[in-house]
Amino acid sequence: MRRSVDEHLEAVLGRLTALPAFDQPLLEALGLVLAEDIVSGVSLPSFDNSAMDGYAVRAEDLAGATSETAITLPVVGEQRAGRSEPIVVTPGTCVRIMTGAPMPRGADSVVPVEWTDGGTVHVRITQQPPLGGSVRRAAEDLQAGQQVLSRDTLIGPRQVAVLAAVGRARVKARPRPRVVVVSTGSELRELGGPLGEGQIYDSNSYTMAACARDAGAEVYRVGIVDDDPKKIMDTLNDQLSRADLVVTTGGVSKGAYDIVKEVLSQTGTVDFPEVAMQPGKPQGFGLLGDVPIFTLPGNPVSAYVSFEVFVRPALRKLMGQMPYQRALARGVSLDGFSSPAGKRQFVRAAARSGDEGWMASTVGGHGSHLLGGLSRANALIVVPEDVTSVRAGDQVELLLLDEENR
Ligand SMILES: Nc1nc2c(c(=O)[nH]1)N[C@H]1C(S)=C(S)[C@@H](COP(=O)(O)OP(=O)(O)OC[C@H]3O[C@@H](n4cnc5c(N)ncnc54)[C@H](O)[C@@H]3O)O[C@H]1N2
Ligand code: MOO
Repeated sequence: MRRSVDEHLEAVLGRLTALPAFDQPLLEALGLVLAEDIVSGVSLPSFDNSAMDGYAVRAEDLAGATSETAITLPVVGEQRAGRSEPIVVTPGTCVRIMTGAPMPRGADSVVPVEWTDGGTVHVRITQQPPLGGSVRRAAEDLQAGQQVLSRDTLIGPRQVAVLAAVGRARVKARPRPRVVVVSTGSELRELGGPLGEGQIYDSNSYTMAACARDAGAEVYRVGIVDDDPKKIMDTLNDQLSRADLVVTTGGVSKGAYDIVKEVLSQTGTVDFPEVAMQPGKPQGFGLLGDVPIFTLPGNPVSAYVSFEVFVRPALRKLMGQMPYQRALARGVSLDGFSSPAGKRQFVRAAARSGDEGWMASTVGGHGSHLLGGLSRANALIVVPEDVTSVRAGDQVELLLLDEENR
C-alpha cells in the first residue's frame, strides 16, 4: 500500500475521536481544552472597592482643593481589604481606605494617599478627585450569570486566572492522552551503561517521550524491547490498559528482523503503508484492541519527522485541540538542494525571522541517522511532491517546530 502524506494523515485522524472529558482540579487543567461553557456564579468585582490606598470621600466636598487651597477633612474610620465595617461617609468627612477594601456607604470617590498629608485623625487634601475616581465598580469586569469562557478554549495561565477569580476549583476538560512509548531493536541499550560492539543508545524512546510530553501527553516510556515477536506482543498487550495511544519505533521496513511489522500485520488491525515522504517512508498505524498504535520507522530523524507530521496532530485530536496541524509559514531558502520526485521532503533547517520574513538555512545532511543536524534545526522545509529542486532564494514552506499552534 502506498499513500501520500495527506492520505495517511487523513486515514489516521479518521480513526480517532477526542478523549471523553472529565472534571479536573483547576491547575491540572492547564494546557487542556475546556469541555464546558463556563458561566460565572459571581460578578467581578463582586462589590465596589478602592483601586488605591487613600481616602474614601464625597468628591463634591473637595471642590476647589489645590496645594494652595487644601481642604482638611476629619477621618472617621478605616476600611481594609477583607475587613468591612458599617462605616458611613457623611458630608464633610472621609474614611481611610486600602486598595481592594469595600467602598464605605456615602463615599463616591477615592483620593490617593499621594494627594494628602497621610493624616489619620484629620487629613489635608490638595486635589479634588473626579467623581468615581479610583473606584472599581461591582460587575464592571463580569456580571454574575455571564459566560466567561466557552468550551473548546485552551486553558492557559490567563484562563486559569479568570477561572480562579470566579471560584471554579474544578473544570470539565479533555484529559492528557496517556502515551506508551516502546523502542524495538536488539542493538539498543539504555542510556548510561556501557556499549558493546555494534550497540547504540536508545535515543528514540527519549525523543518520542519528549515529543509526546511537549504535545501535552502523559508519557510512559517503556524503553527497549528486543527484536523478538513474543516479547514485542507481550509488552504491547501488557501496556494497553494504561494507554490512550502507543508509539513504537523500529522494525517496520524490509529487514529480516523487522519484527514489529511482522507481528502486528498478523493482527489484521494495523496497516503498514509506504508513505510518499522523506524521511519517514515506512509507517504503521492501526488499533490494538481499541488503542491506536503508531509504529514509526527506527531511523531517529524519520521517527522524529513522523511524530511531527502524524502523531502530534493525532494527540491534538485526542485532546480536542484545534488546529491539529501546525500552520505552514512562508519563507526563503538560503540554500539550494534537490528533492526526490513524487515524495514530500522534510528538510532540516535553521530558520529565523527578520525584516524580510522567514529565512531558512539547511543544517546537517539528509541522512535519517543525523541527529546532530536535527538538534541545530528549528524548522523543516516542506518540499512538495512535484518539486525536484530548490534553488537558493526560492520561496519555500516551513514547519516551524518551536512555534505553538494554539
Ligand atoms: N532494503 C530496504 N532497507 C530499508 C528501507 C527500504 O525501503 N528497503 N527503508 C529504509 C528506511 S527509509 C527506513 S526509515 C528504515 C526503517 O527501518 P525500521 O523501522 O525497520 O528500523 P530499524 O531497522 O529497526 O532501524 C533503523 C535504524 O534506526 C536505528 N534505530 C532503531 N531504533 C532506534 C532507537 N530506539 N534509538 C536509536 N536508533 C535506533 C537502528 O539502529 C537502525 O540504524 O529502514 C531503511 N532500510
Ligand atoms: O523513510 Mo526513511 O525514513 O527515509 O529514513
